[in-house]
Amino acid sequence: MISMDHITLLRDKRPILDDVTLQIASGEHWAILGRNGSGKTTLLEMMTGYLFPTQGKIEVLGNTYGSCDVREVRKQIGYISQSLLEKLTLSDPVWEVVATGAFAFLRFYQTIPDEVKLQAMNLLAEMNLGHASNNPLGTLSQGERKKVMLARSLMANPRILIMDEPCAGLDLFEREKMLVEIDRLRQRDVTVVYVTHHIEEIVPLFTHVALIRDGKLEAAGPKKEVLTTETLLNTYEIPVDLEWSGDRPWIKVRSGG
Ligand SMILES: Nc1ncnc2c1ncn2[C@@H]1O[C@H](COP(=O)(O)OP(=O)(O)OP(=O)(O)O)[C@@H](O)[C@H]1O
Repeated sequence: MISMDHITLLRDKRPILDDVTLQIASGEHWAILGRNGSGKTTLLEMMTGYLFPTQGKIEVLGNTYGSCDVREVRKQIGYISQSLLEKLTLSDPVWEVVATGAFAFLRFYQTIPDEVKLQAMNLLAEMNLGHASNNPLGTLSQGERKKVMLARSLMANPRILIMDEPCAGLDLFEREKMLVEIDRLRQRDVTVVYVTHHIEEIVPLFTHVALIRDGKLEAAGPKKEVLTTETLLNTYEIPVDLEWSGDRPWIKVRSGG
């Protein structure tokens, strides 16, 4: 699905990504973790073709970036980020915000086909937001808005869904509700790539983890092989204990750490 082969990105001669090789296969779901500024968002922007590497080759869904129409590839990729949320119009009805996800634009300036409206309403109902579908987006809680973004991204039936910290800023209740929806993505034929700062957000859906440190991959592979006290110490420079519960990893910072 996604192949990154010896990717380096230099900015002002500084490597932001440094010789990163990552293969994401169909049926895998990846969580990407690393400290602030380690290069996670940059990696996502390379996957979506918004940034090109200084060196290396990126192939997404069989297309090699640099010799394909990136806009065509992007139609098969859903991308959820805080900056997208900020571009949505708070006065638009929720169902309409979701419906625009079927097309490559942010607002409708023409009549919305009935079947598109129905698909949006169904997705909202699935996420327990049916009651809010006619309300303006701005009346929803932060957690509900994130769910709306998720529903919106699913309208185009993407083959790859990329999420940049979708649970940032949510309280425990709203985060767990959002994680239920993320975990339910297993019912769809979509490959998920998910950036987070919180290890416990690696819900059972996720099969693989990549840890990134200063633009380099510290470790990448099946989650239980990659998430160890040693790799986490190397990535975060904080000694932690790791425990699996409910097929989710939980960490405790060691006292004195
Ligand atoms: N437009 C830019 N110009 C110069 N440097 C940039 C630019 N965008 C990002 N960087 C730098 O690239 C590095 C990686 O940034 P990136 O946003 O990918 O990190 P991140 O791991 O997503 O961080 P965070 O967890 O804080 O969101 C940082 O040092 C950042 O300052």
